[in-house]
Amino acid sequence: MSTFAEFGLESDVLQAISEMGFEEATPIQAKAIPVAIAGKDMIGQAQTGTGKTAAFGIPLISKIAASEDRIVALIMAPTRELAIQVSEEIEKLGRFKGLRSLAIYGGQDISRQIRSLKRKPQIIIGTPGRLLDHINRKTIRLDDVRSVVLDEADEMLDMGFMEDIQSILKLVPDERQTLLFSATMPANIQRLAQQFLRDPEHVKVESKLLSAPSIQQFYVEIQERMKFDGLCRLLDMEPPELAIIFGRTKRRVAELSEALMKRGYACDGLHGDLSQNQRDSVMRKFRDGSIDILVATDVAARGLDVSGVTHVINFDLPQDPESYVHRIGRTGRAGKEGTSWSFVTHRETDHLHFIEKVTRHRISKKVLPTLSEAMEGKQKILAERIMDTVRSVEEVNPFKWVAMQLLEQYDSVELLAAAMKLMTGDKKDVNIELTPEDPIRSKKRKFEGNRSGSGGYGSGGQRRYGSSGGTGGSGGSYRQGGGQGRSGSSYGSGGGQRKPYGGSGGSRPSGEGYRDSNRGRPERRDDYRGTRSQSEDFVKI
Ligand SMILES: Nc1ncnc2c1ncn2[C@@H]1O[C@H](COP(=O)(O)OP(=O)(O)OP(=O)(O)O)[C@@H](O)[C@H]1O
Ligand SMILES: [Mg+2]
Repeated sequence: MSTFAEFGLESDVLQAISEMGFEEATPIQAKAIPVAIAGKDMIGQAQTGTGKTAAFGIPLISKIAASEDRIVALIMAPTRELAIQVSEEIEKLGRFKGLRSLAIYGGQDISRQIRSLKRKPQIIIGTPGRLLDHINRKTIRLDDVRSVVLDEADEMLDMGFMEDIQSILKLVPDERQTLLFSATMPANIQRLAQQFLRDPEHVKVESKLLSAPSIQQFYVEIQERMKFDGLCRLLDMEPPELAIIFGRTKRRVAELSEALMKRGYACDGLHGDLSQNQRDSVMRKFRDGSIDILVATDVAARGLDVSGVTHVINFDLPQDPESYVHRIGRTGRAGKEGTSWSFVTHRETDHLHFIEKVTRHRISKKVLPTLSEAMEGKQKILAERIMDTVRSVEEVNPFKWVAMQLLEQYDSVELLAAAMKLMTGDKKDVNIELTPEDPIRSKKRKFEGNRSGSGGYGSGGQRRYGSSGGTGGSGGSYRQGGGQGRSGSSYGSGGGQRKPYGGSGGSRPSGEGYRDSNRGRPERRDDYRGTRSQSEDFVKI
């Protein structure tokens, strides 16, 4: 394991890293930082949650002088939430150097962004569609850009951003460094690499597994119409600290989050039909813990890093194995443990096995808890909560007087049971009906994502990391100091606070990229502009 001082970084950057609570470099950071500092183009691949952002962020920051008053670095990301998050991490890394960075994404008032551009940021982090808008309006010039990063490069390619990226990169001088990062690198990423990278180094943290090994993966076979009740049982039996539930379409996500709210769960939905204000507000609530369940389309599948996510539930299976890897990768991050559950209808079992094959990970079959097991589980947790509260005398004292009065009139067991019933917030009697989704059709295809020696990304002679137990699940973890999240179990960066969510307002401007009005369609992202790959038999928007 390397310390950051070994990379010869300047003290301002080292101080920022240390304030973020990072003590040792993660394996991808240890490999990628020296290559990037040396100025080489690079394709960087490592499992979800292993610190790829800092792996490109640290060298990027190191190369920029605070006196610079032009845009010299450009980072592109496929979704708005990710652009915001990456810009927050870059901001933290560059804080002591006094660097200025700015997130540019669809859905936010463009004139506000234009005003912020007047502060002369050196680093722009943006979604391709909105970046192009600014370029066309001449509010962003890329003539001085020396470093370009494509985060989640395969997703941007897959979703038809190729043309946008081409147009953008044509405006960046050839004398630049280009870095491309993702946890998955399907073979077609070659196309992107050949066009935009010069003699790139493939930096890869070797692992047999595509998904992070710190995630326990389960599936249950379930009928479509039983999914909702099954979900409630699961949530009751195994209450997550924070959970992300993925649904296939915007309509599905809207219906499901509403249904869960009606049943008394603290949740909200995130999908591309919401205004940016709504999306910001949902993310803020999830990050600060005011809701503990986020129901989302694949718009939340890539890159999002929320401390304390213990569970990912695929209410609907994703279309691609890559999506599966990224979705479940929202948990089990930074060496933490996580659990994923996937609901699979009978007709989708083939597709599940295809996902297993590609990701080279067996997904264990489980049966859902019965109603009474779920109830028992829930009651056990209630009892624990009550016992915890009893111990904090000061909190309980104000209620004692009324408690004594009630006890004079009623039986103590009945009173306690009634109080517990109220605590559950249960509204089991609310009738819920979701519009059924069609089963996923397996579209078998050749996949060359993580295969050593195939597709050009194998790094034959490299030392193998994480193939037996992994990204630091047990024992081998890189450390992050200081952090204390919720219930003592989450890692925290930045001195243990959950990341504040820098939200922003504004209505959707005309240049906004996404054009999906069909709420029943699958959603991958919503900064959509480019042409959708015609070979897909499945419409992704
Ligand atoms: N050296 C480190 N030590 C401890 N924690 C770290 C270190 N580097 C990054 N982290 C933390 O690990 C978490 C995951 O990092 P990051 O989001 O960059 O992962 P990623 O590899 O980009 O994942 P994904 O593939 O999902 O995008 C973040 O909370 C980050 O703050
Ligand atoms: Mg990332």
